Amino acid sequence: MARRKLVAGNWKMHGLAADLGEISAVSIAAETAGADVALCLPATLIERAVRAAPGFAIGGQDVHQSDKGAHTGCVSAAMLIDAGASLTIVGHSERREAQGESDADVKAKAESALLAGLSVILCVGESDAVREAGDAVSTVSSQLDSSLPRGDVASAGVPDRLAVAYEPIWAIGTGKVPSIADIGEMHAALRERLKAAYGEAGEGVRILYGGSVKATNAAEIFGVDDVDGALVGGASLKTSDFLPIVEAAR
Ligand SMILES: O=C[C@H](O)COP(=O)(O)O
Repeated sequence: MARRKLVAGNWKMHGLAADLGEISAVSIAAETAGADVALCLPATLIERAVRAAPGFAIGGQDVHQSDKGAHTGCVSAAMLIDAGASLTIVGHSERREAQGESDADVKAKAESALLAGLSVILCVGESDAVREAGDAVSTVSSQLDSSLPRGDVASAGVPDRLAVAYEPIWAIGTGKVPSIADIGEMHAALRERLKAAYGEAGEGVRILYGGSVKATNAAEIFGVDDVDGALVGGASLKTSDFLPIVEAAR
């Protein structure tokens, strides 16, 4: 099945008002790109980025599962939408590890975001030790099964508003990338899990690859079956690094 690719940048804890020019430049290039393009920014930048790049897809990097309440430092889906965001990442490994987020938390966050009207990029991925033990596919498949929003919540957003990002933890920011065969094996397995969860609608959910994607490896990665785009960290911070990746996604 042909799926339009999605290239999303994740700025993580980078970005100040001085960087808004980078966002505008990406948004202009995105108008004629052969793929969907988005930038997931620190919450502090979202509203200004939306003003600087009207119509361009700006997202958050996390969302709380509750609508509101006594959750110091957290941001709800309604708040992201209020700031102008149209999507959010959930379940990034940096949050699963540093904030102790469980699959159940990630599932609740994805459901809350979808119900509020956001698109969701749901991240899964294995550690180096799991890969070395030969358990990557079974571990990540089970992580996805436990993290996916339940079918009745997802139904309105599947396949259009839900994407999965496979990000091997050991490949994030390291310059290491799995072999093309390993990426293909994992994405095929995740496609099967999506179809098991959502039936034929699971065919339309985009599965992104993330972890040391660069201009030099993007085209080869995008050529793998069931790789429907990328979640890009470090190489999304500068337009000159990011746009060649967008260009490769046709
Ligand atoms: O969310 C993005 C990923 O963690 C990948 O980061 P990276 O491209 O810097 O390896």
